[in-house]
Amino acid sequence: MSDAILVINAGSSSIKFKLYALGAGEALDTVFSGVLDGIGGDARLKAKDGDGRPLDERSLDKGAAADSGAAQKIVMDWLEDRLGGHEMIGVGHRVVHGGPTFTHPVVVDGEVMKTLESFIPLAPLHQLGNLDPIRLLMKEHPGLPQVACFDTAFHRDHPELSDRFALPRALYDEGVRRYGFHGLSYEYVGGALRRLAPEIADRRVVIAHLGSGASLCALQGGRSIETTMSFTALDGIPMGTRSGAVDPGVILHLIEQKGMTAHDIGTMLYRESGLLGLSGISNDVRTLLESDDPRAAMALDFFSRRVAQAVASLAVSIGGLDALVFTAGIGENAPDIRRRVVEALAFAGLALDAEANARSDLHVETKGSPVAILVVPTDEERMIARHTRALLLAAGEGG
Ligand SMILES: Nc1ncnc2c1ncn2[C@@H]1O[C@H](COP(=O)(O)OP(=O)(O)O)[C@@H](O)[C@H]1O
Ligand SMILES: CC(=O)OP(=O)(O)O
Ligand SMILES: [Mg+2]
Repeated sequence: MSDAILVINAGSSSIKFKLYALGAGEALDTVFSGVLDGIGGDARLKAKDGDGRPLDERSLDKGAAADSGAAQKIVMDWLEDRLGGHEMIGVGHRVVHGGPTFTHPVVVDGEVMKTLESFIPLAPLHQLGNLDPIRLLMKEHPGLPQVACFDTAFHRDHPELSDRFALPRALYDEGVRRYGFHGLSYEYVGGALRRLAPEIADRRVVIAHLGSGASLCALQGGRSIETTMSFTALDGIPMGTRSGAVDPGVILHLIEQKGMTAHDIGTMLYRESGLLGLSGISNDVRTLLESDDPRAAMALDFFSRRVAQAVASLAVSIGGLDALVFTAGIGENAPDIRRRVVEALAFAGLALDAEANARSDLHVETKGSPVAILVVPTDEERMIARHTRALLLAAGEGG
C-alpha cells in the first residue's frame, strides 16, 4: 500500500480534488484528479487518472448538487470508493483566508477551526466552502490529519508599506490589513521559475494570476513584496464577476443615495460586476473573445488595461522589472489577452513574439525585449500537497 495525500480545493461553484502517492524523495505522483463543477446549476463530475486518461465523466441529475453540502457528499462518496489501496497520511485543503493569525499551513483542530470560521465574512465567496469539507471529514474520519493551506500566508511577511491602508492606525491593529491572496499559486510559480528560468527566479518578477479570481504579485528574491488583492479578494483588478478596486465613494453613494444594504452591495461587488458587469454578457473570457458585441471587446480592453496598469504599479515596489509571468486559466490559455496587456506596456519596451505567444511557449518575449515574458502553468493542488507532506512528516518526526 502506498502512502498518499488527498488535496481538496473547494470553491463557491466547484470542488477540485487530487490524490497524490508519495514517491521516493520529494516525488508526488498524481494517482487521479477530478472536479465537480456547476454547483447549484448544471453540475458535472469529471475525473482522470495520473496519465490523463478519463476515469469518470457525467452530468449529475438536476438538483443532485443543488448546494455545496450536497456536492461535497457526492465527491466524498466518489472518493470513498477509490481510496482503497492507499494509506492516507492526511488531507490538504486550500483555505483562502488565514487572517493575521496564520502565517504557515496548520493542522486543523477544533480551536483552529473556530478561528478560521471567524474569517468567513472576509471571504464570503470562498471560506465557507473551504471549511465545510474539513468539518465533514473531521466527523467521518476523526483520526485523519487535515492541513489547512492559506492563500494569504505567502504574503504575510510583507513590509509595512505593502501591508497598510491609508486609514487610521487603530484599524490595522484590529486586523484591517492588506492580506493578499492566490499565495499558493504565487509560491508554486515562483518555485517553478527556479527550475524553468533560474536566471530570473530571484530577480524583479511580477506574476499575473488571471483566473476566475485574478490578482498580480511583485516578487523579489522569490518572496512576495506587494500584491493587488488586499483585505478581501475583491480588491485590485476586475475579475470574472468581481469588481476589483472601485472608488470607496461609490459605496457610500449606493448606501446613502440609493438605500442599498450591505448584503445587496456585497452581491453586486462579488457576483454581478467585473467582466460580467462590464459586458452584460458573460464572466467567461472565452465567451467574450468569441463575441462580436462591442461591449465584450470593451470589457476585455478594460481588463487588459487594468492588468497592464497593475504590472507598471507593482514594478515601482520592486524598483523595476526583469520578468512578467502569466498564469491561471486566462493567463495560460488566452494569447489574445496577453497580447493586449503587453501592447499596453510597449512604452517600457516589452514586446511579444507572436508565434511563441500563440503557442503559449515558456518564453513569449521577442529577443530584444528588455523584460522576459513567460507563461507558467500554476498548480495550487501540488503546492498544497507539498505543504501537507512537509508538515505531517515534521510532526511525525517531532513525536
Ligand atoms: N482557452 C481559454 N481562453 C480564454 N480564457 C480561458 C480559457 N480557458 C479558461 N479560460 C478562463 O479562465 C477562467 C478560469 O480560470 P481558472 O484559473 O481555472 O479559475 P478557478 O480555478 O479560479 O476557477 C475562466 O473563467 C475563463 O475565463
Ligand atoms: C482568492 C481567489 O480569488 O480565489 P479564486 O481565484 O479561486 O476565486
Ligand atoms: Mg482559482
